[in-house]
Amino acid sequence: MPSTTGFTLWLTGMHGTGKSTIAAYIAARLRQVGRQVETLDEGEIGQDLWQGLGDSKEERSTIVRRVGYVAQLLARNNVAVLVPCVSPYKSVREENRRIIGRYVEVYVDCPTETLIERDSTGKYKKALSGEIPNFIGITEPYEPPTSPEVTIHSDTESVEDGAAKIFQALLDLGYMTSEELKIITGKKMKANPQPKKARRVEPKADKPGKGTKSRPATRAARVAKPTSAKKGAKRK
Ligand SMILES: Nc1ncnc2c1ncn2[C@@H]1O[C@H](COP(=O)(O)OS(=O)(=O)O)[C@@H](OP(=O)(O)O)[C@H]1O
Ligand SMILES: Nc1ncnc2c1ncn2[C@@H]1O[C@H](COP(=O)(O)OP(=O)(O)O)[C@@H](O)[C@H]1O
Repeated sequence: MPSTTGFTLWLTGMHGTGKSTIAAYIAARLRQVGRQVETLDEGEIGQDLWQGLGDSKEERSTIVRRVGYVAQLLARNNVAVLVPCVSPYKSVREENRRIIGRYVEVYVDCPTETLIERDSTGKYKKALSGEIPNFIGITEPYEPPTSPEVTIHSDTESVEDGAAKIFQALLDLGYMTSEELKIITGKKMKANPQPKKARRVEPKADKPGKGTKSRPATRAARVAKPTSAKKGAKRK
């Protein structure tokens, strides 16, 4: 038996890609099998954890480190921690991976054009008009992960498809059991032998293994052009 049953499922991707939606879907199913679950949603915890911090690269990095710190505390106490957080910088995500240990990175990808069309919060419209300056993916780059445990293309995959990939990864990594997943999915799922990312979740094993290929930056890494943009605004 592992000494902890906690883990951190870190969902990174641009605003509106579906991180919170997928996290809510997973959280409900984890609770169904008696797991203790906490969701650290960037949009909800900001008032408490980083009020007053702005949108510079340094400040954003501080925010992601703080969320990582809380995730680590919870995960080591057997909590399944879900973190839907834009977390645009690769180096800070990798720092968190090392610190947190039982860490699963989910890259939620979606073409910027689709995000602009979806724009369920109106933030892209504001970013493109320059009303929100320093917007990740519009005026500031988003750095996609090169070797996430899971990649979800939310423009072509449903929430259920994305969740199925996540559950398979949790099984492969030994963070969930096939009994739990039978209850959740109604199917007998098998762990893939020698999961290719298993080494990467241990604190000392963050270097890419032999044969690990870097993926080129995807569409999400591109930065769209706003009509005008001001620098240096504070996050809401
Ligand atoms: N400048 C900038 N660039 C990119 N993304 C940004 C920016 N400001 C806010 N956001 C994202 O919008 C989501 C909610 O932000 P807020 O903290 O302002 O919350 S709220 O609007 O008051 O609910 C949250 O994203 P999601 O977690 O993806 O929903 C924030 O990361
Ligand atoms: N395949 C999908 N996965 C997740 N969300 C999707 C998908 N297709 C459409 N959506 C929609 O996109 C929006 C994503 O919003 P949200 O989950 O808050 O994104 P984020 O947390 O990444 O900012 C929601 O309105 C959701 O219903």
